[in-house]
Amino acid sequence: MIKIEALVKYFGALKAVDGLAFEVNPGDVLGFLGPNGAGKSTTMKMLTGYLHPDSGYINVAGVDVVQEPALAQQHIGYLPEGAPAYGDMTVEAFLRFIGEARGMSAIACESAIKRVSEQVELHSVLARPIDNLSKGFRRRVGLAQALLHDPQVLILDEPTDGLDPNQKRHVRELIAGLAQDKVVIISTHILEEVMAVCNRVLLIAQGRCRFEGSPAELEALSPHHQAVSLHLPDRDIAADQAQLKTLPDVADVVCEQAQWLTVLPRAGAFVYPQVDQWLREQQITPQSVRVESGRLDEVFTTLTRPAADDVTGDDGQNGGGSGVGEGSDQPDIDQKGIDKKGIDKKGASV
Ligand SMILES: Nc1ncnc2c1ncn2[C@@H]1O[C@H](COP(=O)(O)OP(=O)(O)OP(=O)(O)O)[C@@H](O)[C@H]1O
Repeated sequence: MIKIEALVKYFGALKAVDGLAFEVNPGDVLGFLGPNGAGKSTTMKMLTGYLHPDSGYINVAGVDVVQEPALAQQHIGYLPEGAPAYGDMTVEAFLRFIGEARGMSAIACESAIKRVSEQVELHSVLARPIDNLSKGFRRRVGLAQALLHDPQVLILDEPTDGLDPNQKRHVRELIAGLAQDKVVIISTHILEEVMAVCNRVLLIAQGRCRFEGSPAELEALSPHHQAVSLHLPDRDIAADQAQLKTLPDVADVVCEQAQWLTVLPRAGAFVYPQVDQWLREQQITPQSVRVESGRLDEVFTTLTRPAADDVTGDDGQNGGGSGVGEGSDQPDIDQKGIDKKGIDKKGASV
């Protein structure tokens, strides 16, 4: 449905998008992730035909976007960041205006407004000015305009940014429903969003792909994937830490808060049985035991850290230098190793 090959975009000397290639197929909800300045919006603008690439190929629903942007746009619904709309118009007038601007006949427009009002539950506010609506409803109006021409591809830029937890949940439920018969791309830097609604992740930094795979595979790159945390009040934590470090599949044992130990497994290992056996042998009953699925924020930081050989001349917002392994008590990770695994092995554990 969407195919991008060797996509490149320069702004002056800055290579904002650097050889991106990916495909999105029906049924996919792709989370397009990256730090500020990574090149997400630039890629979305090229994908939607609003920005010309310097080189590369983009095909949406069988249409070459560079050659025929207007035709490609008929297959694409786009919710820009912040969901801009004309606030003094009523919802219905705004949707009619958008329909007419897209060349729909009056009859087609009325039936499309009826359809999208049902899809995103806008009935109750159709006659109200957009400025008077809550943020959640305004976001739904944005979704409705993106859906008006019933596109096969839906591109959503930060769709739940600024919404309260209830509104977020509702918009995510709507997106999950829409994804049943559309390809959806969500551009975001909200990690929980990716876990909540996406079945695939493309993580970029400095215009390049740093990871492609499922959210679970991304999580599995975390040193905390399958880590076991134990709450051991009234114990000699330093002594327990030293003993736990000797278990065969343990990479490290860290004390992240008082009387808690976190046992980090070696790459790919499931360390819980060994920890459980050690607890039995020592006749220790911990007050609490947790097994973690992984910490996306630490993976995000590590994968988006600029590589040593990167001199891109960007605005300095691409990734950061702080995070895992930098003076923290977490195990250090070889940057090139995690990048290579992230890209080449699509989710192999670090
Ligand atoms: N029109 C432009 N002229 C010059 N530089 C630009 C232009 N648009 C984007 N850039 C630069 O290109 C790089 C990528 O920007 P882009 O907006 O695509 O990043 P992003 O991942 O969408 O970031 P954010 O999450 O902050 O929206 C940044 O360094 C940005 O400053």
